Amino acid sequence: MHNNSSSHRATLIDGRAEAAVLKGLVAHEVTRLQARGITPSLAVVLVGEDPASHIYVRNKIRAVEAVGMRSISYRLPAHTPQAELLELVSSLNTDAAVHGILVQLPLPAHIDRDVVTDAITPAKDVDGFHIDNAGKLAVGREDGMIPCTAVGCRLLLRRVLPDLAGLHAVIIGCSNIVGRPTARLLLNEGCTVVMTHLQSRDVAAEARRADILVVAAGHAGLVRGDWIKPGAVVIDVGINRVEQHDGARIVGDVEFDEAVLKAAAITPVPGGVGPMTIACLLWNTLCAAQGRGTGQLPRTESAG
Ligand SMILES: Nc1nc2c(c(=O)[nH]1)N[C@@H](CN(C=O)c1ccc(C(=O)N[C@@H](CCC(=O)O)C(=O)O)cc1)CN2
Repeated sequence: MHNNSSSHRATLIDGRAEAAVLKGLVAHEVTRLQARGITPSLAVVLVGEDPASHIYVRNKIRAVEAVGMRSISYRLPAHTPQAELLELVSSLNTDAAVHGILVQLPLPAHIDRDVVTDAITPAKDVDGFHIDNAGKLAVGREDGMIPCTAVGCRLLLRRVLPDLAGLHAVIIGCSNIVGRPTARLLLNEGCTVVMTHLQSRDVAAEARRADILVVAAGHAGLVRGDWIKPGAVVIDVGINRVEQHDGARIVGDVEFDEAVLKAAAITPVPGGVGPMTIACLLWNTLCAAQGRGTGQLPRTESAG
């Protein structure tokens, strides 16, 4: 995918449309499960008052219910002791009516995120953060639960690049939620993967070599147009709230107006990766209710 014309504008990869297709597929499978007396159920645990987390959790619960699944919501105060949260997780682990468990991140500072995620039964870990699930993915296995945003990034990429094998992928940001699992998935697809992070010497130079650039740095406008190889596909995972004279706006980690003139295809923010994160959570919850890991998502008809 290469275009040198000065009037060139990248194709927009529509995450909302792709998410709608996936949600439709999940809703269909939920109906089939319900005919067998099983209603997939997701327990959502939110600790504290982080305003963005409240919005994400509300959106997740709405999405769960819209596809006919059951949601069970737990809202705990910020001062909840870790031991109390672990007790709740333990009771959800043994509750046969609960198929998936999600603890919204970030957690308050006094709670050890790894201890909590590792307390969730791996088969119910719809976030794919448990060390057993992360370990499976790290050795190239996709039979565990795989983190939702990473799965969403791969689906969006496949929409514009049906064969990823041999492509040079550069990931900016190495979080366990996004950067690392996305790198593993792209490696599984046959990409040559470079992971960059805060200590990387020249991130811009790495980015300029990328056929696929995945940006999950949490830094508004970090990636400028001249970081992008003409014809690259850019997946912007960043969600940053910036104040402007006319109010707050959500922007990504990529300077969109510059990138759109260089890339072959790009995800917008909002409306790109974010909606896919929620749709893939529904898919993972369905898989948990079916007693299997995330696995390969079926190739759906084009959303647009
Ligand atoms: N337990 C988890 N915690 C967190 C995760 C996660 O996958 N599991 N990811 C992020 C937040 N997140 C989901 O929880 C999330 C973030 C953003 C969106 C989204 O749809 N964004 C919209 C814009 C939203 C806005 O306007 O504020 C978009 O991009 O279009 C969905 C999910 C951290 N925590």
